[in-house]
Amino acid sequence: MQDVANGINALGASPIMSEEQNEAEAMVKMCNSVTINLGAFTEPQLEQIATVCAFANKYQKPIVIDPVAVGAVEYRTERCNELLDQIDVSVIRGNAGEVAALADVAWNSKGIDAGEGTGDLEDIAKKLAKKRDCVVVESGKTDIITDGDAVVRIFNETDLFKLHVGSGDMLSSTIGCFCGVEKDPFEAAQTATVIFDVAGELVAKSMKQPLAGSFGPQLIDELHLVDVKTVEKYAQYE
Ligand SMILES: Nc1ncnc2c1ncn2[C@@H]1O[C@H](COP(=O)(O)OP(=O)(O)OP(=O)(O)O)[C@@H](O)[C@H]1O
Ligand SMILES: Cc1ncsc1CCO
Ligand SMILES: [Mg+2]
Repeated sequence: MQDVANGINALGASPIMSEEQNEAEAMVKMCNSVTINLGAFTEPQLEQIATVCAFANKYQKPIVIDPVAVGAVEYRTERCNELLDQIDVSVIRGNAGEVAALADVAWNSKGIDAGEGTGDLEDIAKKLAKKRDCVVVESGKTDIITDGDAVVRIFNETDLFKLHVGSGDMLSSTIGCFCGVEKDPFEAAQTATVIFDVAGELVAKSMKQPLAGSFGPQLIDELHLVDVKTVEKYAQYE
């Protein structure tokens, strides 16, 4: 949660975390976008999450969902699908295992990690985007972004992302920030993802020794420093 708040704050956005149902309407009215992270929730929190999402739909604030570990635990898949049945989301951002689970595709997921499967990653992402009528960002070595028809692939990467727990959560919240300033969630998701991936790649390239512990803080520093010129110079996508 700290990395998520610091990462998007460093980028120039303004995070606020909320867990109280009674402030849901005021929070949603105040914000530009809502990111729901399903990393660790209890049943009462699910109620609060549903309330926040209902207000977000009412006040037309975009919602980004991070369906943490839904592929690994059936309970999570069920709760996440129940939530998605009730609301309109702009973007779902998950790894291959999470996206496959929500797209009803068999996959061998492992905890918060992507796990392994044999399906075509782009087809699976498109299937979920069509099912939920939203943009899907399926992260991995190559990040796949789709609205169900068009597909954009972002190639900037570093293995250090995998060693830093919370990289995915930071990416989801970054997408949330860009959805708050760009009406088209497909555009917003692409911009956020390429900035995040370039920032991580630049950190990895600048490190004398690629170490997990120092990657996180340096990623936040790079999100602070990174600018449009740098992203344009290093971005690799099609
Ligand atoms: N195999 C990989 N090689 C390089 N970069 C990767 C790889 N897998 C993911 N990434 C990058 O890591 C970032 C987070 O994506 P990831 O798929 O790891 O999310 P996640 O599984 O939800 O992570 P978290 O552990 O934070 O929940 C993305 O920017 C993505 O490009
Ligand atoms: C480790 C972990 N557990 C719930 S959320 C989270 C961070 C990765 O999403
Ligand atoms: Mg994750």
